[in-house]
Amino acid sequence: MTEKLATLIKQRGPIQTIGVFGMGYVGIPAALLFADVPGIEHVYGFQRASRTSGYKIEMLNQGESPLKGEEPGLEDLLRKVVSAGKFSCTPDFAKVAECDAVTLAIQTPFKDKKDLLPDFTPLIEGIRNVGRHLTPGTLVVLESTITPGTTTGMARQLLEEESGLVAGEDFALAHAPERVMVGRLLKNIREHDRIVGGIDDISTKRAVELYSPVLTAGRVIPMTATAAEVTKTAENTFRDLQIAAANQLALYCEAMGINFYDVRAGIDSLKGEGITRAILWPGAGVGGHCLTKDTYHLERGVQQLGPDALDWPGDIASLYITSRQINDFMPAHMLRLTKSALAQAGKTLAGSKIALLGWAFINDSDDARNTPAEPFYEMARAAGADVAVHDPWVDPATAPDVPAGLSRDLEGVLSGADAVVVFAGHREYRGLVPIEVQRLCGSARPVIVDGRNVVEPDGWIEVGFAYRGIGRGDKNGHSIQEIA
Ligand SMILES: NC(=O)c1ccc[n+]([C@@H]2O[C@H](COP(=O)([O-])OP(=O)(O)OC[C@H]3O[C@@H](n4cnc5c(N)ncnc54)[C@H](O)[C@@H]3O)[C@@H](O)[C@H]2O)c1
Ligand SMILES: CC(=O)N[C@@H]1[C@@H](OP(=O)(O)OP(=O)(O)OC[C@H]2O[C@@H](n3ccc(=O)[nH]c3=O)[C@H](O)[C@@H]2O)O[C@H](CO)[C@@H](O)[C@@H]1O
Repeated sequence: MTEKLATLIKQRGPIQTIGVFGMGYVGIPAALLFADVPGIEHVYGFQRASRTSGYKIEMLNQGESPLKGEEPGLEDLLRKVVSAGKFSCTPDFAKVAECDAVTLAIQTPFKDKKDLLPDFTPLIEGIRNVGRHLTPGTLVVLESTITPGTTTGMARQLLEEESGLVAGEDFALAHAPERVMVGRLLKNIREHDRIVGGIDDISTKRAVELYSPVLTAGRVIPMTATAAEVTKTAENTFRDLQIAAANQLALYCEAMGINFYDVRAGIDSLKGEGITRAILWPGAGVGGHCLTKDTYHLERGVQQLGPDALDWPGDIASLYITSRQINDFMPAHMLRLTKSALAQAGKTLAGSKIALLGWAFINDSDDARNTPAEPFYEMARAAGADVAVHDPWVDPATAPDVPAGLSRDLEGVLSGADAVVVFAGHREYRGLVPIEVQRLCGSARPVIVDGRNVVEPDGWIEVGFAYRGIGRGDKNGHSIQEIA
C-alpha cells in the first residue's frame, strides 16, 4: 500500500462522480444503480459514437433504454436519474478527468469460435481513453470478463502508458466481474455477492467503497485482482464441468441400457453431512455467451505463465478443456441418435426431413448465442438431410446467424417430417401429443429424438415412433410397435 496513493485518495474524499464505459447489458444497469446512490453527484455513461451503438447516447439521455427484452425496473430508474440530472450519456471521454472512479463494462467477444481467442480491441480502446484523461487519485475498475492476469498486466500497462501515472501509487486499479443474467440485471447487481479485487490493498478498499452502497442482499467479497478474474472464469468453468459430468454419465447409461434419470435420482439422494453431490442435467449440448468461452479464458490465464509455472501430471489434458469437448460432442451424439432411429424406421439421414425443435441455447428464451443446435443443423445438412427449424422465441428478423427457414409455425415444420429432434426444452414441446405429431409427420414410422428430456418415451413408442433420448438407455433399444 503506498502512502502517496492513500494521501491522494484521502484528499479526494468520498466518491462523488463516476464514469461507466460501455452502455450495454452490464454498463447501463451498473451506471443507473451508481447514480441512484445518495451522495453520488453524477454518473457519466461513456459510450463511443460507433455506427452500431452510437444511437444509444441520445436514447439514454431521453430516458429510453436501448436494451432488448424485459428488464424489470430499468427504464423507471433511468428516467428517475436522468430527470434528477444524476446520469448522462456522452462520447466525450475528456470527462473522465472529472471522475473519482471509472468502470469499464465493454464487450469481450471471441474473434472466431474456432480459435477461441478473445478480441480485446474494444476494451483496449476504452482503457486507452480512460488513460488519456486519468487524474491522480482516481479508481479504475474493469468489469468485463477477462483472462486472468489482464488487470495487473495489459490494463495496468496501457493505463500507465497513456496517463504517465503509476498504478498503485497515482491511481487505484481493480477488477469487479459481473454476474448478471439478462432479464434480471438490476436484481442480480443488487442481490448477488460482489467479487472485488484490487492490484493492492488500497485499490481493493477503494473498490469496496464504490460497490458497497449499490448492494442490497449481496455482500462484497474482497480479494486480489487476479483472484477476482479467476473467480469469474472459474465459476462458469465449474458449471460447464458439472454439465459435462452429467453428459458423460448419460452416455454411459445409454451404452449400458439404463435410465440416467434413475441413476441421477439415486445419486442426488445422498444428502447433507458434506457428502452431497451436485449432479446437473445432460442434454443436447451447451450454448450461450458464458460457459462456451470462460473456460478458455481460465486456461489461457495459466498457460500464458509459461511451461514452468504449472505443475501438471504428464500429458493429461486439462479436465476443463475435456469438459468443453464432452459438451461440444453432444450435438454429434444427437445426430448419431437421429441416424440410428431413422435406420430403425428404414430410412437414412440423406433424403430425410428433420424437424429441429428449439434454436435458442436455453429453455423459454430468445437467446441463440452459440446454440448447440447450429452444429447439429450443419452436420445433418452435410449428411443430406433437409432440416426445418422451429423456435417460438427466437426472432428470425433480429437473432444472429439464424438458419434459413427458421419458423414459428410448428405444424408447418412438423408436417412431412421423418424425424422430430428436440434441442431446446421450450415449454411448447413439453405438451406435444404423440398421435397429433404422427399425423403431421404423415409417416408410419416417424422418429423422435429428445435432447432435453421433455417427452415421456412410452407415449411415443406406443403410436409407432422410433424413440431416442439423451441418457435413456432403458428405452433407446426399444422394438418398433406394430400399429394395428
Ligand atoms: N451480458 C451479460 O449477461 C453479461 C454477464 C456477465 C458478464 N458479462 C461481461 O460484461 C462485458 C460487457 O458485456 P455486455 O453484454 O454489456 O456487452 P454489450 O455489447 O451489451 O455492451 C458493450 C457496450 O460497450 C460499448 N463500447 C465498446 N467499445 C467501447 C469503447 N471503446 N468505449 C466506450 N464504449 C464502448 C459498445 O458500443 C456497447 O454499447 C463482457 O465482457 C461480458 O462478457 C456480460
Ligand atoms: C452471469 C453468468 O455468467 N451467468 C451464467 C449463466 O449461464 P447461461 O446463461 O449460459 O445459462 P446456463 O443455465 O448456464 O446454460 C448454459 C447451457 O448449458 C445447458 N445446460 C445447463 C444446465 C444443465 O444442467 N445442463 C445443460 O445442458 C443449457 O441448455 C445451455 O445451453 O446463467 C447461469 C444460471 O442460469 C449461471 O450459472 C452462469 O454463471
